[in-house]
Amino acid sequence: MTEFSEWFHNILEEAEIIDTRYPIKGMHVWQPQGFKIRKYALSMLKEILDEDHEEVLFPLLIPEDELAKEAIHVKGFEEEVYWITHGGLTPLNKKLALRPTSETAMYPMFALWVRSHSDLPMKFYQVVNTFRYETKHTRPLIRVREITTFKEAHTVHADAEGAQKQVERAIEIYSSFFDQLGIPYVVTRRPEWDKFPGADYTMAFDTLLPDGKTLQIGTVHNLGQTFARTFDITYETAEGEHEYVYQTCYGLSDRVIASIIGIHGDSAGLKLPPGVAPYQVVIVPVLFKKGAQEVMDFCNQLKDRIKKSGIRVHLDDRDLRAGKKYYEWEMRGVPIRLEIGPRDIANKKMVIVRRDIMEKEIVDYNEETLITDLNNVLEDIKENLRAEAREDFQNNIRPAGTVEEARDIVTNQKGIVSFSWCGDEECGKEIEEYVNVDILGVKEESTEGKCIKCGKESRYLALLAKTY
Ligand SMILES: Nc1ncnc2c1ncn2[C@@H]1O[C@H](COS(=O)(=O)NC(=O)[C@@H](N)CS)[C@@H](O)[C@H]1O
Repeated sequence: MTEFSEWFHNILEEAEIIDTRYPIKGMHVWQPQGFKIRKYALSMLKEILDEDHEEVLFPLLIPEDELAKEAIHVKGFEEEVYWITHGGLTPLNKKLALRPTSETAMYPMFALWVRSHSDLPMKFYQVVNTFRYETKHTRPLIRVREITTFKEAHTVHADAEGAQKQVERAIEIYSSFFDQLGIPYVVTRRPEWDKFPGADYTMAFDTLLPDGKTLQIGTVHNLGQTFARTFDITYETAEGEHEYVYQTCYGLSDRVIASIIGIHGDSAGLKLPPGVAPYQVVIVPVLFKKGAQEVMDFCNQLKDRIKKSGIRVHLDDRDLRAGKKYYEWEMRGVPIRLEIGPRDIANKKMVIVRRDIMEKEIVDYNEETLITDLNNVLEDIKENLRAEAREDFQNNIRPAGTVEEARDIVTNQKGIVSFSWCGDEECGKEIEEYVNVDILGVKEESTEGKCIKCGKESRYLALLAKTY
């Protein structure tokens, strides 16, 4: 959808997710509706992380000399770092950076915390705002200058195998989180020239937005011993030796919320996975002159019962035409709408409308099974959203046997292209140049076919796409 960008900006405003009128480019205000969606998404993520990570909170500011310690890392961020130079009217004798990410804030402290092998492994995470002076086109939730929902995990291990296992564990964590949100993704190993500054290698999660461009929604970095050597993070082995630790870090951001909105949304507005929906059920009483009070009494009791079950429910008793209410709650993506009129009460029926399939269904109103029925429908909606998004995603991954074919697909159908690659950097750069896209990375080793650029033996099955 070429007008996807317009749709996206409109729905952020109409559904009151964020207010982009804040007077700093790339920095926005979370409004109550959006803040709730963000809150529920984060509580889903924390529930997974808290199984085997400790949550911490580090200062926002990083001393210039700490940030500069890791040469490759600081090179990678030098154009994006915001600096603090004054405390009030007093110039600071040492500039302070607003964290673009927290390696150089955390690792001097890790050097103090890590003493013996028995302290390892350590697995921390924090959910903070980070700041990056993005010079490319900023977009709300997608490419911002204040990343408000930056979940960064940082782990410390005694050996390379521990770090490798943690990379695999982080990929499981992200997979399960995105699966719960119904966000489809591919995982690739980023090319050497596109890995995180200072990492040995980067694994990345990419999803696809309706305009056919991919969005990097999460990354997992194996940092090896690079930062350990820079920040002197060592531990005493059982034999009394001192060894440098091995580290990983993995992050995701506001882009997760952008994906929920962009991928599940449709022309009627938001379509929220129940797990993050501020309201999961909205009750709309259908009122006529006759029997209005009876309907309201019934709806209030119904609301109380549903609320007590833990389902997030809202009774819309505003004095508005029912159709206006239907439009609003569909636009806000409420998974289930119940419409209750006098006849329904008399016939012990209720009308249920599922936001995912947008069909009215008349069902029995059964006191005993009501809550179970609603939870089953919510679960069904969650699975249906996930299946629909996955199907659409898979249909937008197309193979290309030549660079011409790859360019044709990217130009006309957009989406992701899979291709055979010899793995040679020169070749990779020429493919990016010719097709005018980014190589997302390597999906798996594969000797199938010939490299689409040089014709040599293929080493990898790789993916490329137009990206955000
Ligand atoms: N300007 C931005 N706006 C929104 N999200 C961003 C922005 N820059 C990066 N991200 C998201 O943040 C994730 C982590 O950023 S990162 O640079 O790849 N990795 C790190 O910073 C590591 N320290 C892992 S915590 C990225 O995968 C991407 O999804």
